[in-house]
Amino acid sequence: MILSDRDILRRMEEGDLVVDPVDDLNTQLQPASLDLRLGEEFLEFQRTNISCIHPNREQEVGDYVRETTVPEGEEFILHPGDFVLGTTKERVDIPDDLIATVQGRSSLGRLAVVIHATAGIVDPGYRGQITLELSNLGTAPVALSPGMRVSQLIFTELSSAADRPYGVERDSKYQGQSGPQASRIGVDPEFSEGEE
Ligand SMILES: Nc1ccn([C@H]2C[C@H](O)[C@@H](COP(=O)(O)OP(=O)(O)OP(=O)(O)O)O2)c(=O)n1
Repeated sequence: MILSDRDILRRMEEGDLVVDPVDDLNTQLQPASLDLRLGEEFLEFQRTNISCIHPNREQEVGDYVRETTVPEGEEFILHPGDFVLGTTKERVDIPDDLIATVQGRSSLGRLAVVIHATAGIVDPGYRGQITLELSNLGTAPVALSPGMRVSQLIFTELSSAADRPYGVERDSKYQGQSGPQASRIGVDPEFSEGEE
């Protein structure tokens, strides 16, 4: 069942669902979701002379990105065709009996700005900021301002609490992330097996 505004608030007041900081609940809380704001850090993909990303080589993926900080009050210009990683300003702590999905806001979608290219699941047990996959599918550059509401989290109650929540007994490679985190797919067991 998807949590309503009332239930989101109740779970936050009870303290097991954490979204922090929420500076203006009246603005951020929606009928069945909570709006999240854009943080100040971005990872831009470098157009280097590396011709191809090999997901199984972790270091190589890291080599592709450059971190930029844009303080609140300034703008990050997202150019047509660009793909950058951003972060939510808020960090979340998802209890074991909830799953959250990240969605872009319709108002930004109407400007051709997509907030998550593929990944939208925030697992039960996940703690940290959320990495946003920002792209501009339109034809005009769009100015994004850190602090603006760009995405929303929808919380769904599980049929029972997860036995193995994110961060427990598994390779939870994004647990506790702060700021945008580049892909760490190279540490997946199927890639590391057989390595010297
Ligand atoms: N847009 C998103 C989506 C998810 N996450 C965080 C919360 C998730 O709990 C965690 C892992 O997400 P996925 O399970 O989609 O990613 P992977 O399967 O690649 O990672 P893992 O192997 O760690 O499960 O990353 C995030 O920061 N930004």
